Amino acid sequence: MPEGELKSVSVDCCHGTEGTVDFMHNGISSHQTAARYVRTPPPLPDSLNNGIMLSSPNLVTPLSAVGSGGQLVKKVPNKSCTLPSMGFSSGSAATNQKKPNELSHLPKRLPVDIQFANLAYSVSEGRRRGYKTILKNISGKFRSSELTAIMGPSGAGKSTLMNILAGYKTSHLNGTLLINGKERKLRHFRKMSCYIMQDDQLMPHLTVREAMTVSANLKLGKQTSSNAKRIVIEEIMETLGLVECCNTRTTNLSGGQRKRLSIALELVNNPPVMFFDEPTSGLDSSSCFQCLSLLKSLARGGRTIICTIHQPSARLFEMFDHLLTLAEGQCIYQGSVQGLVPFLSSVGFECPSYHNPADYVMEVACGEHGECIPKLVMAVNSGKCNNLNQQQSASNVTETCIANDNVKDNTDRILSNGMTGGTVSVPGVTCTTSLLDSDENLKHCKQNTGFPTSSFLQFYILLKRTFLSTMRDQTLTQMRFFSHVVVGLLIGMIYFGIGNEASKVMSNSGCIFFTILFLMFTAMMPTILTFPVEMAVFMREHLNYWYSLKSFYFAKTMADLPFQIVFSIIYVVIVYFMTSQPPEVMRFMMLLTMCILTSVVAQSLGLLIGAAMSVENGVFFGPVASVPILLFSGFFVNFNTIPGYLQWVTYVSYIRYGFEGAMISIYGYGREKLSCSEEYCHFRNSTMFLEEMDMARAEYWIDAVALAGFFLLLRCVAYLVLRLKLRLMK
Ligand SMILES: Nc1ncnc2c1ncn2[C@@H]1O[C@H](COP(=O)(O)OP(=O)(O)OP(=O)(O)O)[C@@H](O)[C@H]1O
Repeated sequence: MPEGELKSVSVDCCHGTEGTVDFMHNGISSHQTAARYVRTPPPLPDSLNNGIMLSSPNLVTPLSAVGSGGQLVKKVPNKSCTLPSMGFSSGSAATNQKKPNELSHLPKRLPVDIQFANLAYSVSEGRRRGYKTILKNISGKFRSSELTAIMGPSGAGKSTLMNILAGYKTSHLNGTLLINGKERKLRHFRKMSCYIMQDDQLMPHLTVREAMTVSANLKLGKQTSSNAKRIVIEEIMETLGLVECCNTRTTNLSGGQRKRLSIALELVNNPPVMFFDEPTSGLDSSSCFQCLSLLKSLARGGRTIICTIHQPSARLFEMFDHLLTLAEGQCIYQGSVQGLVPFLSSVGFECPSYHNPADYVMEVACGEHGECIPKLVMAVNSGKCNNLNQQQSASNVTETCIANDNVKDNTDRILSNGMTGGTVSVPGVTCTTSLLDSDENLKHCKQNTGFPTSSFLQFYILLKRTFLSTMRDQTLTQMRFFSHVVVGLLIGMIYFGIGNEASKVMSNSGCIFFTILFLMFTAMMPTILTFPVEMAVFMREHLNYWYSLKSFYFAKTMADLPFQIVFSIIYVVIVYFMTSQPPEVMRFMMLLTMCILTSVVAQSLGLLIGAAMSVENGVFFGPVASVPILLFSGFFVNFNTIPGYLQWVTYVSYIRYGFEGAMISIYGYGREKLSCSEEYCHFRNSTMFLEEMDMARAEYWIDAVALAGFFLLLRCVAYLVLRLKLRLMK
């Protein structure tokens, strides 16, 4: 945007003393009063450019009138007016009639209220210790169109409560959880909610637009045309200020941009409930403000926005509509932000003037003002904060009722019209983006609990994404490619022309063993290093109901195969011809097959290690676990030399099968006598050499089947580990 452009529009629709401007909401003009244009400095790269910053008139202290980047922002009441959701008012004064950016093309959804009563949660600490209670009798209600904060000291149970509400923790849970007054149906609820984690897990090698496209393809399904998906993507990117970086890879995004992209990816199907785990962590104060502004705008769009937050500044604290404060797993306050100070005061804790109420309540919760938690819990349980909140909101009752009536009228109208597409104006609380999901709601909540797309489509989309991502991954692909070429040439030079020389069969077997060893490590180690990142992305997307584990896993398996095959071919071609192995197509193909099988087995082992443990543990465990596998491969020590009680280990050494199969490929199947450049060559007959290596009776096909079996087994175990991980999260 050009410097000095008129950008922000502040609206006061309740104190209609100023000019008038019409905002187009979904094609229907909604009359707003009091437009004011504010000259702003050029936006920061991260600027959300929210045209309108909103705040409650009932806040403890007024919301700062200075928005992010210095633009003036005028307060408007919380609920009584229709607001352009996250609209950037772009253009100059002359274009002030321009329709602000809105999320008008998203699927339609009904607002969702979450009510919970007497939630108690405990975790098992082993048989001896029994159960540890983490949450005790937490009750409350999180409403649509409100930005709710769950606050409390570290270990108070914030994340646990949010995980329970989001449906990620379900075992050892007592209490009632209602969604719009009805019992929560977990699968259905998970489909209409999303959880945005603290560490924004993104596919590092995809651009913003590519990531958005994958999200739209997976979350909107086939019933939405590609054109409609494109419009949704453009609209969200524009609204969230991601257009500038749409071709930037996610690994290069700033913290604020990553957070916005995480939100954008989930917004594609317009979930009415959004959970955020510490959305401001790791952001500077300006980005924190922008981030919360965005969340507030999302809430004003009719969504239920719930986030955990540690210790917000006064400026951020005031942006929340609703607050639930926890201490030691108990609720010590619940209600509006502006009700906090009066509540604390009523229990005998006076928040000093000019003191951030958020800081003060944290001090109280941490016990810095004496043993107070039982007192506060009692006050909450006796309904004290409810009473105070009711008194405080009494003045707003009339306008809230009007707003709610509007929502109801509008919802009824949409339902009775059977409106399935186009634009919808929802005056009042729900604003522009609280749209109805045509599939779920218009057909009176048909309980479609599956994923938005078929398993095959999920597989196809993920296959393409994994393939693209692997292609761009320097560790996984580019470095591996060069290492195969360089090491292939090096080995070719070291063992140059020895393949048909009887006096050098031991050296040649070393060359074959090194080939297997090299392909094993280059397949296993990059997977150990990179899979945990992919897995974190998978966890986020799977838990947000994008696709199934099966589709992800099949796609991962299939996308990896071409790379393993190509790298093995590159290396084997170089080494085979430089070292003058027998010029027979069959032997070449047999050796190549062994090399490919060994590398896919090693990669599967890497996948299992990556799935089961962290990168740090994996890079230690992978090579260490490979030592016995190599030791019992038949190269260092013959089978008959190994003590009987240890011989079984050779059967679980997959390298043994790879090495044996490779040796048979070169020296088996009645190879003609080798040439001898010395006076006497003991191993001119290659069968003698195989006998010396205890491989004369080995069968190539058994080695190939054994490796294929290892591949399937390791892939299945890795799959089960992933399943177990998902289950343990509950
Ligand atoms: N699986 C578990 N086993 C034992 N204790 C647990 C388990 N999960 C959580 N806890 C305990 O429950 C308490 C609440 O944890 P939770 O992560 O919800 O806290 P929090 O308020 O989100 O903390 P923070 O702000 O530091 O993230 C902590 O004392 C934690 O140690």
